Amino acid sequence: MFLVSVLLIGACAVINLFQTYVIQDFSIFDDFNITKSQNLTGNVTDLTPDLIVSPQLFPDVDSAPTYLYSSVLTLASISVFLRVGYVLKLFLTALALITHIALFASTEIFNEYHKRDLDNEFSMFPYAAKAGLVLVFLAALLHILDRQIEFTSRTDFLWKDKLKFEQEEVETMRGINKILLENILPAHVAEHFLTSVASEEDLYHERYSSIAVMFASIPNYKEFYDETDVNKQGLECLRLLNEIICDFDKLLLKPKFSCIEKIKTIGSTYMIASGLRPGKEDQTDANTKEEHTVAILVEFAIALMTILDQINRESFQRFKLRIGLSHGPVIAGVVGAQKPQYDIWGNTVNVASRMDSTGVMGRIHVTDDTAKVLMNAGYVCECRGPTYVKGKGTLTTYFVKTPNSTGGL
Ligand SMILES: Nc1ncnc2c1ncn2[C@@H]1O[C@H](COP(=O)(O)OP(=O)(O)OP(=O)(O)O)[C@@H](O)[C@H]1O
Repeated sequence: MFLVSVLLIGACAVINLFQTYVIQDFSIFDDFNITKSQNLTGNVTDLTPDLIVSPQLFPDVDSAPTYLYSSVLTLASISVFLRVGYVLKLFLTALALITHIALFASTEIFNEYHKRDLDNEFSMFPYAAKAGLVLVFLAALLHILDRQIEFTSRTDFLWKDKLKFEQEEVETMRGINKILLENILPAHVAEHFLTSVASEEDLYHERYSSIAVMFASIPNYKEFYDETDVNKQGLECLRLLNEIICDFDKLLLKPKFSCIEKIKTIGSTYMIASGLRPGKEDQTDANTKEEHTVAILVEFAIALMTILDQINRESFQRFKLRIGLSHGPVIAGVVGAQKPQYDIWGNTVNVASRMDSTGVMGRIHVTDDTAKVLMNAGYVCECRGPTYVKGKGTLTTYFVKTPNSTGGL
């Protein structure tokens, strides 16, 4: 735009200068006692024979309006194409206006044109004055338009700037919402709620043919919990439980435990599941997947025990984990409109919970099906024998041998 404007202004200036230059050259006719009026009419018959001047060099009086047109073009190109502040534009317009009007006033061609145009009703005004007036009006009009366009452009810019700022704010809020939602829901479920408009009636659910569920409780936490003045009505006990749970949560951040999903804490019981990844069930061989799903929970359980031992050493406590593990089909879903909760249901969950409640402190208690999978994966399982499980009858259950197994059937 700037280049176009400069080119146009330059072209107009060249036209004007060229014409002026030719006119100025007519001063040579003075030396030959020839009046300019004679020359300007293009009459060359009175020239002395030794002066040969090409008739084309004489500007035609009829070309006087082209001065005005090129001046109009100059002002228009300053106004339309130059993308600068209105003050600078005004300055350039004024400069162009003064230059052009001065040019009109100083060149004879306008007088000649005026003389030829005497029968016109506005002929009492010299043509240069009329042209100047037209240019002044045009400059004023263009200036008003410039101000309007600049005002619109500035408002537009401010709106765009505000919109950009608001869009960035929306993106930031979206990011925060995502982080918050991912803290209460698994990442893939959070993604579902962030990307789709789900109504309250739509129940979000997933079916899995084989996932592993683990309940890890601290049975002796109940004995530790006490509401006395010494521990600020139970606050200190809660603080320690929070520390334990937070340390457990940190374990989940390890890449090797990325397939494990924390479901919730129920009192001092930590409930997790592995294999809750929709669409990824068929990717590997079913048996290998099942072994990995169960084995990773055993790995996690061993890590939890190690962490709790560490906390015991630091806080002079004797907490022990009692772990129940089972695997099989479950149904997962999100329930509730306010504070929605992702949870899993099914016989597998009930059995895992029972394995915990009927288990032994410091040991991982599993069903015979789960024990078989673990033994295939290379773990050693000790048969506990027949165990009565409420609602299920008598089941043969196993303890998984771990580096820190304390025995005790
Ligand atoms: N999604 C879940 N979250 C937490 N605990 C669960 C979940 N599903 C089942 N349980 C627990 O599993 C255990 C076994 O459930 P089940 O339905 O077999 O028995 P129940 O009759 O409800 O048992 P109880 O009356 O002893 O609680 C229950 O203690 C229940 O609290």
